[in-house]
Amino acid sequence: MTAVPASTSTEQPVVALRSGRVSYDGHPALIDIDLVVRPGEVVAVLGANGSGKSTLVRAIVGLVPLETGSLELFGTPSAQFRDRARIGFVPQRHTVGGGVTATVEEVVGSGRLPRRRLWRPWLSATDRAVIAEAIATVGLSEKAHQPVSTLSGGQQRRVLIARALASQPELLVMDEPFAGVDHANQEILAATLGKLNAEGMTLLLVTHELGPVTSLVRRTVVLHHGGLVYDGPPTREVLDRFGAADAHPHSPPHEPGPEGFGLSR
Ligand SMILES: Nc1ncnc2c1ncn2[C@@H]1O[C@H](COP(=O)(O)OP(=O)(O)OP(=O)(O)O)[C@@H](O)[C@H]1O
Repeated sequence: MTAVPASTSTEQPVVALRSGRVSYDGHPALIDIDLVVRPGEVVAVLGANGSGKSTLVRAIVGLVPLETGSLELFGTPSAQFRDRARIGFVPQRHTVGGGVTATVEEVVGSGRLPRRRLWRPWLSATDRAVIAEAIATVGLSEKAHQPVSTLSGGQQRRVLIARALASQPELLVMDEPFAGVDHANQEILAATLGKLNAEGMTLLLVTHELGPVTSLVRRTVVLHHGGLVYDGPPTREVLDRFGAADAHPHSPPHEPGPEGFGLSR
């Protein structure tokens, strides 16, 4: 399998991770990872259970520290990067949580905080318009005033995506956006992501099943035991080995070897 350069664009990368390493309690979870994501790309991070996918995106959004290596976000070293609103993150979680009594509008509104002025506690007309648009984008306008706890799991995932959209991010990072989401909601989510990407948003998603977004994903990154073993287009082989629903988050570890996957730099 031949890996190809992801992009020939000369624009500033959205993410530039160089020789990234992350360990938990001395055990490496990411080893020597190089990943450059350019504006407008749709990149899917694939790999077996425990291969380091979540750790990679969590390191990129600043939730776990790099042990060694460097990370730049929009051309700025991550330690100096302050404009967090430019990055939206949907964590690996199926729902908002059973105990949440807040309405859809309130949960989505909390995603607006990075863009709001600290001295103004109330929502501006712009804030309200952006929140309403984020809710509309995920197709939940009719449920805006309902408690999130009354929504289905798939609808709650859409609320979390709308919350991420409320900060008007340029990069949307999603960890398993389709896990636990029924087929109909997967289709809605995929259409939403396609629309956002068409408007210029860069998408980085961890997934066990490319299914609904296969046509959208033009670049796949495969992790194996914490190493990056493939970076290139979603070929039939990649899809068969790493992008199928059988490698489900809750299934026993699927351990395909990295044979045949050329490391792309
Ligand atoms: N908070 C943590 N503390 C200790 N070890 C961790 C922690 N998070 C992840 N790990 C370990 O790091 C390795 C990579 O985990 P990670 O969750 O990044 O993989 P993954 O590919 O996202 O897995 P999955 O597909 O099961 O979600 C695994 O061995 C995991 O057990």
